[in-house]
Amino acid sequence: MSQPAHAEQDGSDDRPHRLVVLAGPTAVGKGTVSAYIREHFPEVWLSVSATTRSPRPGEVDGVHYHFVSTTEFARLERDGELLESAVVHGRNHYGTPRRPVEEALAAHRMALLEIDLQGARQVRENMPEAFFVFLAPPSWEELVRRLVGRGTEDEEERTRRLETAKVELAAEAEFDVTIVNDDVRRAAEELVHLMRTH
Ligand SMILES: Nc1nc2c(ncn2[C@@H]2O[C@H](COP(=O)(O)OP(=O)(O)O)[C@@H](O)[C@H]2O)c(=O)[nH]1
Ligand SMILES: Nc1ncnc2c1ncn2[C@@H]1O[C@H](COP(=O)(O)OP(=O)(O)O)[C@@H](O)[C@H]1O
Repeated sequence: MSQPAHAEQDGSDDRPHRLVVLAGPTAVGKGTVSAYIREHFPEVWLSVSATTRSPRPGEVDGVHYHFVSTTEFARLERDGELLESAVVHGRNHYGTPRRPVEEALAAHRMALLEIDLQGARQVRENMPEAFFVFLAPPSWEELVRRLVGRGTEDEEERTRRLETAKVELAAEAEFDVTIVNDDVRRAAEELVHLMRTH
C-alpha cells in the first residue's frame, strides 16, 4: 500500500493511531517479522525493550534492546518507567519503557510492541484502547520445526518452551485479530496494513 499524501517523513500522520501489540508463541517468528518491519517499513516506530539478558552477537544496545543490569531494571520498575514487564521463559526480565511509547503515539506515529503474552495482558490493563495482534504458526508441526531449526535452545529448554507454547496458543481468542506467519513478508505486510487502518 502507498503512503497517504499527507504522511510526514518520520511516519507521523494527521490522525492518532492505536498502539499495536504483537504477541504469539515462542519461535512463531515475532522477532523475524519485527526485523522485517524495521528494515522495510521505517514509518513504523518499534518499541525498544529493556532486558536483563546479555546481548547476542550482532545485537546493538539501544537498537534491538536496552541491555540493563538487574539493579537498573528493578529501578525502572520501581519508578513506574515501564508500561509492562515480565520474566520470560523463567529467566530474564523484559519490559517496555513507557515514555517513548507515549511520545510516539502523541506524535501520531504507528507504534508497535513485540512482547510476550504476559506483557500483552498487562498492556490491556493499562491501555485498553490498544490493538492486539496474535501471530500464529501455520501448524503445530511447523512451530516445532522453527524452534528446532533456530538452534538456539537445547533439548530440555525446547521441551519447556513447547509446553509454554501450548498454553500461549490457547490465548489466541483474547486478541483482536490473528495473523498466520506463513511467509514473513506477507505477514509483515498484513500487520502494517492493519496498523495503517487502525
Ligand atoms: N513482556 C515483554 N516481553 C518481551 C519484551 N521484549 C521482548 N519480549 C519477549 O521476550 C521473549 C524473548 O525474546 P528474546 O530475548 O529476543 O529471545 P528469543 O525470542 O528467545 O529469540 C520473546 O517472546 C519476546 O516477545 C518486553 O518488553 N516485554
Ligand atoms: N514465515 C516463516 N517461515 C519460515 N521460517 C520462519 C518464518 N518466520 C520465522 N521463521 C524462522 O523461525 C525461527 C523462529 O523465529 P523467531 O523470529 O526467532 O521467533 P520468536 O521471536 O517468535 O521467538 C527462526 O529460525 C526464523 O528464521
